[in-house]
Amino acid sequence: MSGTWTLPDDLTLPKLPDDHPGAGAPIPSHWSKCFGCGDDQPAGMAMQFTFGEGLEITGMLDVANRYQGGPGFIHGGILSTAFDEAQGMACMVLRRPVVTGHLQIDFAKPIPLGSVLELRARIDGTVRRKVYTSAEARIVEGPFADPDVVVATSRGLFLTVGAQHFDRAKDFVDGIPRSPHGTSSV
Ligand SMILES: CCCCCCCCCC(=O)SCCNC(=O)CCNC(=O)[C@H](O)C(C)(C)COP(=O)(O)OP(=O)(O)OC[C@H]1O[C@@H](n2cnc3c(N)ncnc32)[C@H](O)[C@@H]1OP(=O)(O)O
Repeated sequence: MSGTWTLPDDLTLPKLPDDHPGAGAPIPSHWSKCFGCGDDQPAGMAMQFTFGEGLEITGMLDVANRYQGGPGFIHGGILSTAFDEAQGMACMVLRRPVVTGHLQIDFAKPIPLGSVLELRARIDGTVRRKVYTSAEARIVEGPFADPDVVVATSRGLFLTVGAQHFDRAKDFVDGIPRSPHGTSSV
């Protein structure tokens, strides 16, 4: 079953920045302590990202045993987090911080522990501060691996925000952001 998701008629596709590094280039973590992509977050998911063609990016997630929900399978919240991170990272080309406003996931197939998931995410278009994104996940290694089968899909609305969004939490930050609002690559 798929959720309802309607793209507005007045969508604009953003241009890639002139210094976009091109398909295959790694995308650095936006914040080292991020649960999704941080390289200094031992409790986190340590997702790895690369730029793809155009506005698409690819994220990889090792489905570790600690991500278990039902016996043997990934927890739905972990998969939702992976999509949130991937679709947020797809917004990196805007060179502005974004936060998730709305995310909806279609859990199409069960995903066993030990899988390697590939998530492809992209910006579908923007309207003012609203950034419409979508993504799909496939199991590319491990049990049930089949790169032709989409095991989950996601649609997400992100909003560009200013530094004041993060300033409100400056007294609670765990770690030292490399930029004032922790989005160190934007
Ligand atoms: C590039 C860096 C890479 C980053 C990767 C990070 C990945 C992880 C991302 C996250 O998980 S962020 C954490 C989860 N999200 C949050 O904590 C956000 C909490 N919510 C908020 O702070 C505010 O609700 C939000 C900033 C999202 C929106 O508040 P605003 O006051 O800025 O929005 P405003 O009310 O001015 O609405 C602007 C437009 O967005 C629309 N909008 C806002 N929230 C919406 C919503 N939830 N659903 C649908 N539409 C929404 C709103 O209708 C309006 O549309 P129009 O321009 O057409 O008038």
